[in-house]
Amino acid sequence: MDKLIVRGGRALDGSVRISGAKNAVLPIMAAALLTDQPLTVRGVPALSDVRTLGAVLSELGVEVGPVEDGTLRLESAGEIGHEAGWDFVRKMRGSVCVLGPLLARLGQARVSLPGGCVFGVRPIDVHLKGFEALGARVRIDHGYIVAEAPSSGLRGSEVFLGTAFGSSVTGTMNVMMAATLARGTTVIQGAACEPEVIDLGRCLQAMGAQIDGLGSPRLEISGVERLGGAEHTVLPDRIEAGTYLVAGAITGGRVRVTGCRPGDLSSLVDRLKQAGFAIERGDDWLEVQPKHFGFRPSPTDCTTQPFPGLPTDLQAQWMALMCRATGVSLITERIYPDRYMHLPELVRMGARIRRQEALAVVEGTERLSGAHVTASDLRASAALVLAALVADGETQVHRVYHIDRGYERIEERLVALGADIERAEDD
Ligand SMILES: CC(=O)N[C@H]1[C@@H](OP(=O)(O)OP(=O)(O)OC[C@H]2O[C@@H](n3ccc(=O)[nH]c3=O)[C@H](O)[C@@H]2O)O[C@H](CO)[C@@H](O)[C@@H]1O
Ligand SMILES: C=C(OP(=O)(O)O)C(=O)O
Repeated sequence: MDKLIVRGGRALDGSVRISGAKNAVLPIMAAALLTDQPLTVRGVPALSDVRTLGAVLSELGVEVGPVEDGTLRLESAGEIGHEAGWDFVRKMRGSVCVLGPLLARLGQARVSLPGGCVFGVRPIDVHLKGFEALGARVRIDHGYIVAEAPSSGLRGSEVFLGTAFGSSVTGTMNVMMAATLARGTTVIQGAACEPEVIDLGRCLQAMGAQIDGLGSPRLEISGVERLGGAEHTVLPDRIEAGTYLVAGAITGGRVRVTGCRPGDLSSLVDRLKQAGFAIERGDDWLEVQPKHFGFRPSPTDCTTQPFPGLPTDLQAQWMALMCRATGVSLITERIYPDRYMHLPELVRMGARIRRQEALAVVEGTERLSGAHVTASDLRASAALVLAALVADGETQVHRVYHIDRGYERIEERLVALGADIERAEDD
């Protein structure tokens, strides 16, 4: 197991190119199960989640090529199995996205309940409700989701996929994929509008799927007999881009993220401006700069929300930034009220944070100090690295395998921006 050793105090300066989005590439890879023709995916990031899903798909019988120059070829021409076991599926959330395609293509699926970041309950009732609406029988059995389509196949229907906190991203993706091969028309109300859902939809359209309403909460999917192969380039990762912008901001440096889509980051840009940072933008880049040397952010509240609101996947990073603010900020986590595993670790570094249920009260401080901290999940790890960049002395972030799930070569990229950070084997 690796750790990251960070010696804080350097202002970052430079530009970093953003990779393809983890949360889009995973369902897109799963979509290869929907056709016996090759699917070529470009802009594939070198992440452990991509390798893990590759292993899940390989076990199912998909030919998964190596990733070369960010291009991955997947082909499900041979016999495809319907079981995805605990070994790999437990490592990541995105693997749940094989359910919809397996059900649509084979009429049956037995898939382990997924893993991924652990920050409280992460239900999948919405996925199952969607499959049931398409006529499938679904049950949980010994830690597995077991789903069976009627002998005549899935049939289109209308289903509401909203949740108490918005809508389910992977739930929408799963049901959308299942519906592409169902008989008749499916209407999904309360669909997630995240850019990654749209990206998957565009890939499915390129494969021949009939989907209307992408980006809106109402999707209409007319089932087709079969889907074909396609080539698709994955959209840039807005969470990776946001993390590097906050890295620049927290160090009082100047960081430009390139190859991104500024429109996907409007909520973060709004918060950064509110906190007093200067933001410049081009068609495919964003740059953050402090107002002056030694600048500390103004306290700035945030509430996580479905797109286009501030993503829950940037909440931990925002909290790290507010630990350095000149006053008190309120953070409200509305998507996952318990997503605060980074909080006690930031406190180890001298942060002043109190929490009551979904609300965290962050009192900014001039000085954070390096410490041993433990990464509990992907974005919590990122937040600890960001805090370490500005802390006095050395921080050791343990259990960083989480960070490799979602950030490609993070320490190399930070070093290129001027950070003092290295990876080492943990004891
Ligand atoms: C692989 C992937 O794409 N992961 C992302 C995806 O996770 P994931 O798709 O698992 O998250 P969801 O969008 O499903 O969850 C959003 C909200 O809906 C609730 N809910 C969800 C499903 C369900 O069946 N019932 C239910 O009530 C959840 O408790 C949560 O409050 O979206 C999250 C919210 O943007 C992100 O943090 C994750 O990075
Ligand atoms: C929560 C995340 O991932 P996952 O859903 O795969 O656990 C994330 O990307 O921040």
